[in-house]
Amino acid sequence: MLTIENCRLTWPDFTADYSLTIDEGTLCAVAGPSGGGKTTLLHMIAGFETPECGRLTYRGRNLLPLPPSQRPVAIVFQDHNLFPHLSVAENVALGLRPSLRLSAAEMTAVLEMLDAVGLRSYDRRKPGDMSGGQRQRVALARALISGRPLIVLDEPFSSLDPQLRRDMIRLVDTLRRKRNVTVIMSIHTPEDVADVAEQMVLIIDGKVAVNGSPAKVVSCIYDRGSSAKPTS
Ligand SMILES: Nc1ncnc2c1ncn2[C@@H]1O[C@H](COP(=O)(O)OP(=O)(O)OP(=O)(O)O)[C@@H](O)[C@H]1O
Repeated sequence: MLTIENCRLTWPDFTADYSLTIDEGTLCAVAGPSGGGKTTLLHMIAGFETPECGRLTYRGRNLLPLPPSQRPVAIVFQDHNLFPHLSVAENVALGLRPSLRLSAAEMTAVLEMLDAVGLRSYDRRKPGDMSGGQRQRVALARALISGRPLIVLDEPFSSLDPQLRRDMIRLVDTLRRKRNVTVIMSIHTPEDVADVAEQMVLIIDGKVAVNGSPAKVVSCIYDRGSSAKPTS
């Protein structure tokens, strides 16, 4: 279980104070209006933001002293952060071995991972020669191959058209079940994940305003009106 207790971050114009628990193996969607604090929450879990106070634990272990590289977390950033000079296979391999000195078994694992995201025949391409959806799949493959039990996705698919976005969410759902990982994913369109997420949280003004089933959170969003609606 991931436990976040009163983790507070303060900037001149924004204060966040997060409390939340996420069960092992869950797909937890993080929704909320723009500027509400979704990315800040995900960056804090991954170790790119440090709260001034509070507790952040995974399986009972305190994550706060750990740098991102030592946390049990792999993150896919909004811009997917691929290296343009490396091939697709090398970009994925970075998630397994940052030195890129791969054994034969590791190279096979990279190709199998590319197969799982539907990009086996793209292994030698450069990210610049691929579509936005394909690049997102490369970034997803790199996160999954790391073997880390928590996968954090920061609005990974918001630039894709609605059908492709839903296809990608289904792919995430299939792969997280196969690999038994916990996924925490911020989203702009809560309806997209309503049938695959076990948990949804609505973040407003740096706080968890609603936490529960997607049906509960989606209905709260509509009850609250525009103040809770995600904006693109
Ligand atoms: N490093 C920082 N320094 C100062 N303010 C920051 C910093 N990072 C985030 N903020 C502020 O924190 C607030 C929350 O930002 P955040 O990116 O977490 O929101 P979000 O819900 O992810 O928004 P969006 O949906 O638009 O991506 C914003 O007001 C933002 O300006």
